[in-house]
Amino acid sequence: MTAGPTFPGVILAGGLSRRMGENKANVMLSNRPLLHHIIERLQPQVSLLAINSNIVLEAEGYPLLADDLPDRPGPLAGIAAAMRFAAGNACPHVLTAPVDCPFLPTDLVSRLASGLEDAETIAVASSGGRLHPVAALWPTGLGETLHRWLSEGESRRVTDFLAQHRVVPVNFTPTSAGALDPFFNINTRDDLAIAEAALTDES
Ligand SMILES: Nc1nc2c(ncn2[C@@H]2O[C@H](COP(=O)(O)OP(=O)(O)OP(=O)(O)O)[C@@H](O)[C@H]2O)c(=O)[nH]1
Ligand SMILES: [Mg+2]
Repeated sequence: MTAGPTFPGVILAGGLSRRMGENKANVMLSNRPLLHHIIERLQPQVSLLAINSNIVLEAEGYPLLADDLPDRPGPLAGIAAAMRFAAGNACPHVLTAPVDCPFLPTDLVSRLASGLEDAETIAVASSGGRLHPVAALWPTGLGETLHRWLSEGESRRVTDFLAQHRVVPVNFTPTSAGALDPFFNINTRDDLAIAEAALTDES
């Protein structure tokens, strides 16, 4: 018998999607909401899956986690919600990934896990020489520290929080020549058109 996935995962969909002009989770890509693409990528890789969102959305039966900090302080609020979820399920690390990355690697979690050196390490995805700080495996034990960091008004930038902790970047590159970066993310209608074209080329 092989062991199943070890880590829970939380899809970060708590932003305002201002550049898109409508909730990115619900935007249609290849005739399906973006959220479905991410669920399909992550579900086989995690032990439990939840969705961080601050508006009621069709969560496909997955637990829906709202920020417990006001004023939409950014992705760190969703990461704090993910840590709370993992703590409630007695899981020592938790994966986060953004809802707007439909081409996430199918081995995202296992490769990030190979970067964990100990219980305090944050394993963060990188590609093309860039860090993707919201695609990461986080120690659940940082939950209170992060909550305090945000409630005391420290920087909202994920990279500023990372700078305070032990971070291991895990490098991913496109799987085939000419393929989009696996962390290509959709912020605008133009990005959506690029993703649509990439899916059309694949099929
Ligand atoms: N929980 C939570 N998540 C957020 C917040 N702001 C952004 N995010 C998430 O962080 C990730 C990266 O954010 P962006 O790509 O800027 O998405 P966004 O903020 O919804 O879009 P814009 O309004 O166009 O910046 C996405 O998965 C967002 O859903 C927030 O205030 N709370
Ligand atoms: Mg934003």
